[in-house]
Amino acid sequence: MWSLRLCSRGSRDLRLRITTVSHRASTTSAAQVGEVSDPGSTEVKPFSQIPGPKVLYNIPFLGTAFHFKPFTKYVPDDLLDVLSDARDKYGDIVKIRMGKDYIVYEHLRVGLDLSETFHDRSGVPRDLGTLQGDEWAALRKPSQEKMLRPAVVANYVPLIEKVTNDFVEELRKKGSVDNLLKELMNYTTESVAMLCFNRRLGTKLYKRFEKTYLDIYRIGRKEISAQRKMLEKLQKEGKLDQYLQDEPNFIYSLINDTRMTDDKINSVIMSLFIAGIDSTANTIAFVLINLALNPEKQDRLYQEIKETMGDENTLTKEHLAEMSYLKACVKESQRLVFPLMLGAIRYLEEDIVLAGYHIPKKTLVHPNMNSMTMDDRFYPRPTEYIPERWLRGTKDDIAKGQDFPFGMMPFGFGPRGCIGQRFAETEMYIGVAKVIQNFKISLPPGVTGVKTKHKTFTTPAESVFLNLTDRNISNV
Ligand code: HEM
Repeated sequence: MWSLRLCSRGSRDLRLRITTVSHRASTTSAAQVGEVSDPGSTEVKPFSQIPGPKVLYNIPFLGTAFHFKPFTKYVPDDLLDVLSDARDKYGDIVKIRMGKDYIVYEHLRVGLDLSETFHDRSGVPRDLGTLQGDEWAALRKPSQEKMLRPAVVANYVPLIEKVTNDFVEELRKKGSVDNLLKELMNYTTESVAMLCFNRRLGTKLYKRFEKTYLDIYRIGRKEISAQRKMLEKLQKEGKLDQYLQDEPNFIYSLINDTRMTDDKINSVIMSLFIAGIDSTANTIAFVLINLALNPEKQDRLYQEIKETMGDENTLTKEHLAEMSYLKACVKESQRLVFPLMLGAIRYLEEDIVLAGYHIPKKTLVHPNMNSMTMDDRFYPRPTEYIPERWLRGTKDDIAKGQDFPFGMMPFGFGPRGCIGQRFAETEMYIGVAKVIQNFKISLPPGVTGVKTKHKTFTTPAESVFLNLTDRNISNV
């Protein structure tokens, strides 16, 4: 497998040379994939020899347009199809030169450019997701020390459990849902509010981007100062250190960190809040859809839940640790419906050799995860939902993907990887487990699949109706 010696998004050079690496190149030269190259070496093929669309397609500005309507059947949202065709035509590593075409760049980084414009216009400080270099590191380090600690995330299990119980009761009242994603957005908003603000919000934040962002910014400021007061009270009473030790709490430990000002904390909190809603809601939606489409897998998961929890209704971190099929169900759904349009994407900070080709620094490299996770060389029967392929005990060919950890990176990779991964996983495990514990779920008769569309996150193309058959379990 190619190995990523790619660095964090350090530079904002707008040279739009995109190298799409669909999967491990089948023909590697003597130079190892991912090695830092010696551009003069005869073993390494030059950048110019990387296959890709030629002649007209290389004309700056205009060349990009030739990939889309009216020249092809594709619109810019179909970028993944363009990349997939390019892979079929040119192979595992494809170079698509786009010149300085900002339109296409916007489609690649919609979220980023939109929020960059927002920060420029409003003067609101940049956040974790949009900062670069030292400024990014100054925010990321203190937050990561807290957020990626298993003890901190485990501490949120009872809180997420409570949010999930309310969600399940809401579902029970309704009997079915006609817009699964909308329900899940409320659920993930409430869950992430527990992490960010230490309390439930009870509001639906479906407003326009700028208004929402500004609201969150103000909420953040207000909540942080309220939390700071709480913390000062604990400190006065001499209880703070013990409290932080017994019940590691994300927001309190940030406030307590002398490297973090209120503005910095707010900036982190906003990134988490914004990044943590759509991502998780869409991913849970597809897990539930895949389980509804595959009743025998749903039954196996239900059996695991019953065996692990017995008569208990409260889901604990100990239960979660035992539920390997649950985790396999979530992971397999992320493979089958890769959650992001693009995934980890990096500007190179130094020259490297990738799949035997020299790639100069400042090239934008995009490992095309959407294509990798559907590659039958790594995932046999790729179009089927088979959670068993991720179970440790599975020995046959179907489990081949376990040997390629870099083939499946829904949370990205390295220092710039998703800071919310542990929280998101915990939230998804609890959400899915409690829904399946309480309901047998199905799609309307005759529905054999759900079309997807790609925004920043992969999302159902239309509202999803979900039938809920109550298993009559009390959650009290
Ligand atoms: C299933 C849900 C999620 C998926 C698939 C996901 C995926 C990702 C990916 C692929 C990245 C970029 C990683 C890279 O470039 O290597 C990222 C970054 C990020 N994610 Fe997530 N994420 C999810 C949930 C969350 C949650 C729940 C939070 C917050 C609580 C969160 C906060 C962030 C932040 C702040 C960044 C930017 C980090 C930085 O630039 O330093 N994500 N996420």
